Amino acid sequence: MKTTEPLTDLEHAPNHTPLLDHPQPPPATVSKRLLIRVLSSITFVSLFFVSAFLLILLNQHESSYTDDNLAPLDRSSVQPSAAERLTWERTAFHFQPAKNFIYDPNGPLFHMGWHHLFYQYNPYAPVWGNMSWGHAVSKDMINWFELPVALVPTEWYDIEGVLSGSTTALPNGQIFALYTGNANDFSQLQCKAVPVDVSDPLLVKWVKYDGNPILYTPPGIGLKDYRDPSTVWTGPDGKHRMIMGTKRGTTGLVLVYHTTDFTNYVMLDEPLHSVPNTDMWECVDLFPVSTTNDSALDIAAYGSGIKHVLKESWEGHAMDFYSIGTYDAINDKWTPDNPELDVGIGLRCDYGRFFASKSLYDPLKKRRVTWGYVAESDSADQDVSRGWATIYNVARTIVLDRKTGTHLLQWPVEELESLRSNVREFKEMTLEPGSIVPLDIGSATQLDIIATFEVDQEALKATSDANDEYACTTSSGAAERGSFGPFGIAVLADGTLSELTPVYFYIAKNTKGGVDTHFCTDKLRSSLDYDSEKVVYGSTIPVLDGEQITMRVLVDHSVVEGFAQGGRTVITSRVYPTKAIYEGAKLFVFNNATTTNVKATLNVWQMSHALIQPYPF
Ligand SMILES: OC[C@H]1O[C@@](CO)(OC[C@@]2(O[C@H]3O[C@H](CO)[C@@H](O)[C@H](O)[C@H]3O)O[C@H](CO)[C@@H](O)[C@@H]2O)[C@@H](O)[C@@H]1O
Repeated sequence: MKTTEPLTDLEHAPNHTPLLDHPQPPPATVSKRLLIRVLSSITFVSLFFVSAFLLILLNQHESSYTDDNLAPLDRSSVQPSAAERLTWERTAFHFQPAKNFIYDPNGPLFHMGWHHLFYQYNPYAPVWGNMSWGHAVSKDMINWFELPVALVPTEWYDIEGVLSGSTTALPNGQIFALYTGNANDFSQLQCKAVPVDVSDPLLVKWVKYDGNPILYTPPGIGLKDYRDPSTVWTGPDGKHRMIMGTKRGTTGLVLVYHTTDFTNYVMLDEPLHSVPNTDMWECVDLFPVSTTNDSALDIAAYGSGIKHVLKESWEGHAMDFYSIGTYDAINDKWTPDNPELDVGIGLRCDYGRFFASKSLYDPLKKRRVTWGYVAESDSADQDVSRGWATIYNVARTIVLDRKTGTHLLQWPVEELESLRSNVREFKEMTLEPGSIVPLDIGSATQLDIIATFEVDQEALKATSDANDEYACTTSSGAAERGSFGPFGIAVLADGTLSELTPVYFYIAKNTKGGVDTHFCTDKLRSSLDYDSEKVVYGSTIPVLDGEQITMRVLVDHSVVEGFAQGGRTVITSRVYPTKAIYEGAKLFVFNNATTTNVKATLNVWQMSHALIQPYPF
């Protein structure tokens, strides 16, 4: 197996050449185009013979870096039709129903051996509307059975939508859902529903409580700023609690309710927590994390060795923020460990597309798992053409990053690895400054990649090249070069690099003598299609002494999930290449730094399809 041998036309790129910054195609493509012009000016017969000759040449060229078993037909020079593109964009191992529109994950629940996922769903069209609770079950959170829609808008109090909420399973076996009803006047009212038969492992049928709504908007809160009730949990004092997000003015806050019967809820005078200038908090989540080990805790866990994470989703901005702090159950108050990293102003769950997340405690494997929705980033017209819109991330476990104490670690559930096959290993590839090297992996549209990078630490210490200003989001992406970055991988790239999505690190020495590491995903050239979002996502990421610089990247057609440093920082992106699809998709490793060599070691697995299908009743 080849490891470090690059594509002929990109081979041995001279140092300091901004390889990732050339809008013009590399030499091989220019010569192909010239040949095509020549071909078009000669007779049909010679066209036939010359084309045949060219095809042979191209095949020889491609066979030097593709695996015939995995990529039997090279179509990288063939422009797929619009219909082929849309078909290709559907993911293989990310949760999405057969058709139409999904949105917030609602009420994940473990019941009688099944993980239940409910979700905001429009059963009729691939756009927001008719919001209902879709329902799916899984044994492993990777393969899913779709069930009939659980709750649909039928009553005056939810006729404009059965909006987001949660489920609760009580120790006595009772199960109920709390959700926000979008009423006939669009005010947001809280409602309850229960499964018709709790002895049904699938919980197929649900019925709304006939006393709905159970909560009206409290004074001082906007009628449309009051939604997404949480799971109910029992505090150490035996009182049952529920929380909801809202805002007063531009202050985002969490309301706390107590209940004795799980139907009537009394709001406390004081919020659990509030942060000025953070606006409406949607889909709030409060959950415990252990400070002593990686075992997750049930929502009611309380006491020493426990921190509580507060998460909110920033209305209208598609960003989920979290903060780690202490929950005082006696006074129902939550306090952040670091006010500078408070909810809504500090750390994000994901620096790309990931919103309205909701976590679940999995009692089987004692882990907390989270899902958010990953919206499309192209146009609504495309959604209609595809017939579906929005997917979920691969279920992620969440634990406290006990090394930093400041971050969470999010990581794809281990069950995902059952889809892996055909690993390719690339060991200690030395990447010179300005180099980009194709990896001989065959098909490159469904991948699980783990990559570690070594940078010369002595050179880093010695450099006087300091840059406090660097930020992924304001940079020019992987084309912007410094002494120690960017370096990483380029996924869903075509052979000529006219389309590519680099996922990379950029290390910058700061003026205080320290070093800042940035983890970024560059979508500036992900697609030649004009209507795609052109951004660079990312954030700084702590890299502790003695840690390797490492990333895991999941590639699944139109989604790229990047996890740096074991999931300390996560970036999820939607990408819509036009050429880098089907057999046209390639994987590269690159170092676009100006002065420093980087050593890269990669394991790349092919990923098969998860099964997502209707339940076979
Ligand atoms: O599906 C409703 C749940 O989704 C959440 C968070 O994602 O709220 C989104 C919200 O906005 C949607 O509806 C708007 C139309 O009213 C539409 O313009 C927007 O693009 C959609 O995201 O849904 C409610 C109700 O409409 C609105 O107040 C929110 O901004 C969650 O909070 C809801 O439960």
